[in-house]
Amino acid sequence: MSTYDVAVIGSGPGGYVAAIRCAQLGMKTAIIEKYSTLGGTCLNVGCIPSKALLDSSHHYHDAIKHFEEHGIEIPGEVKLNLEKMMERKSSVVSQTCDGVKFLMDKNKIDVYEGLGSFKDKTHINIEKDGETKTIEAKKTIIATGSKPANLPFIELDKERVITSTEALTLKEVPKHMIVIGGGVIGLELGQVYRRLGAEVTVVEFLDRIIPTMDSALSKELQKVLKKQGVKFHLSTKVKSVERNGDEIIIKADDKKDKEIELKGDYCLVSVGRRPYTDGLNADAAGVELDDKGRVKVNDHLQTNVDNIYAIGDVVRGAMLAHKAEEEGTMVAELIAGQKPHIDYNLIPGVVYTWPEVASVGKTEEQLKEEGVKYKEGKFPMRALGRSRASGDIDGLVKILADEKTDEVLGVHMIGARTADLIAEAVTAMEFRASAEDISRMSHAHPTYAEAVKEAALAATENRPLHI
Ligand SMILES: Cc1cc2nc3c(=O)[nH]c(=O)nc-3n(C[C@H](O)[C@H](O)[C@H](O)COP(=O)(O)OP(=O)(O)OC[C@H]3O[C@@H](n4cnc5c(N)ncnc54)[C@H](O)[C@@H]3O)c2cc1C
Ligand SMILES: NC(=O)c1ccc[n+]([C@@H]2O[C@H](COP(=O)([O-])OP(=O)(O)OC[C@H]3O[C@@H](n4cnc5c(N)ncnc54)[C@H](O)[C@@H]3O)[C@@H](O)[C@H]2O)c1
Repeated sequence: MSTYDVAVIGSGPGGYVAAIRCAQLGMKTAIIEKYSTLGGTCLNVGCIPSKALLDSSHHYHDAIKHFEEHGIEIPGEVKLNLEKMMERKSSVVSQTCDGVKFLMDKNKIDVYEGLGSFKDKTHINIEKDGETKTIEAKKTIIATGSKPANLPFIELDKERVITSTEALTLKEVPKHMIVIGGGVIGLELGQVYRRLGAEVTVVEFLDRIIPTMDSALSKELQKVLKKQGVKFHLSTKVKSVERNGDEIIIKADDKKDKEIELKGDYCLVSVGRRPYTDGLNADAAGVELDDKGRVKVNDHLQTNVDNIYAIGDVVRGAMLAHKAEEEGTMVAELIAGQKPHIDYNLIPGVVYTWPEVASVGKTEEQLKEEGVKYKEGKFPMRALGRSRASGDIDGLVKILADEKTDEVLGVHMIGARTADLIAEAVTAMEFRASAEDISRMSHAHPTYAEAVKEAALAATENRPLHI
């Protein structure tokens, strides 16, 4: 039987990064993955394929809607080849997954394909095609991720009533896609199909889309998506989803408790994800789960069993690839005797619609709830030369700073390339910058980043320059 210092169960961004860091720190490491490709949800059916489709559909949308205003004329009709778009997405996915395999080999990590389940706290069975291998591990890191959640009354037939996984491989553009859940997945994939020509209707239970982000971003994103033709039913509670042939009929109660009926040909259910521990046999190791089915961990990501840790989507906190990666690194370093730390307040959140939405730190709603006195600086993207040059005039940057000390407490932005711009805010907050610090840094002109400087000027002394 092979023996390891560390075994990692699950090869998503949490698991594979944990394995690399363990190997870098000199530990003999194994990684167990039930699928034949490495990379988990993120690389196979999450971050990477969704971004590939967002990028391709953006090009298509630009070609049919915006090329002409730039003086680019295409003789004849611009045609969509969905099959080719999907093929490109698949090849991006396989290149990225192969990259993880390369990294495992480079770091001399043993890769086991098969379902990993605890035999006891130091032994893991790996089952594939009816055969079982057992390995011994002094420490184990559970990184088994998450699966799409569903509503109890919805039957996911995975053909027309679908989750994000199927939405990434459709063979036709829906005529009318009804999206249940106005969160990240619903809006990113809703925008993909809207750009490709589908009618898209989003039904959201709460009174705003992307409800965990600052409400200024919810408002602006909804305004922009509406302009792009996406329809919204907020404060609306779905009661039933029925399929009749190729038609999907959805009944819901609107905010006045009046029943509405929506008809479409596809329904994307995007109401969150649930932790995934099926088949793990956590009981055999004595590992406890919490009331939401997540593996229970302490501040050191250690479970109630001292040699077993858990990270990523399967534990509490935001379900984000970079959060899982940070946790993977942290656990590896803890096992190696170091004292790493994660500041969860500084994990940014991004929605890759266009305009992109990005956020770090506290929202205005959170500061109000916590009774923190703050000041606010806002700057609209439309006032930037860079935005006018590219035509990306929607959006804003909003900086929230402590009323007395001027320390930046939260940065919320929507606009072109804010997914990348948010890194400046994370850096500033990591070093506990004040809004004035940001406002005194030189930002290249013309860039979208100038909106960050201007919002900081607005927060510090209410003196933005270009508005
Ligand atoms: C459509 C979509 C788009 C997304 N886009 C983004 C994005 O842009 N940015 C972002 O930060 N996040 C994004 N996410 C979320 C991101 O994918 C997850 O937060 C991330 O994958 C979590 O990583 P993880 O390592 O915890 O788990 P996962 O990536 O879910 O990996 C877990 C792995 O464990 C394997 N596994 C499970 N049980 C066992 C077992 N018993 N034995 C062996 N293997 C097992 C699974 O097969 C899987 O490969 C997206 C998610 C979706 C669905
Ligand atoms: N860009 C990214 O980082 C990215 C992209 C995709 C997914 N993800 C991650 O994947 C996870 C799952 O994404 P998601 O969009 O499914 O979840 P989400 O939590 O982002 O959004 C779910 C939405 O569904 C709504 N909802 C819940 N129950 C409902 C009901 N009965 N009727 C109508 N609406 C309902 C919620 O209010 C919420 O707005 C998220 O945690 C997210 O972090 C991240």
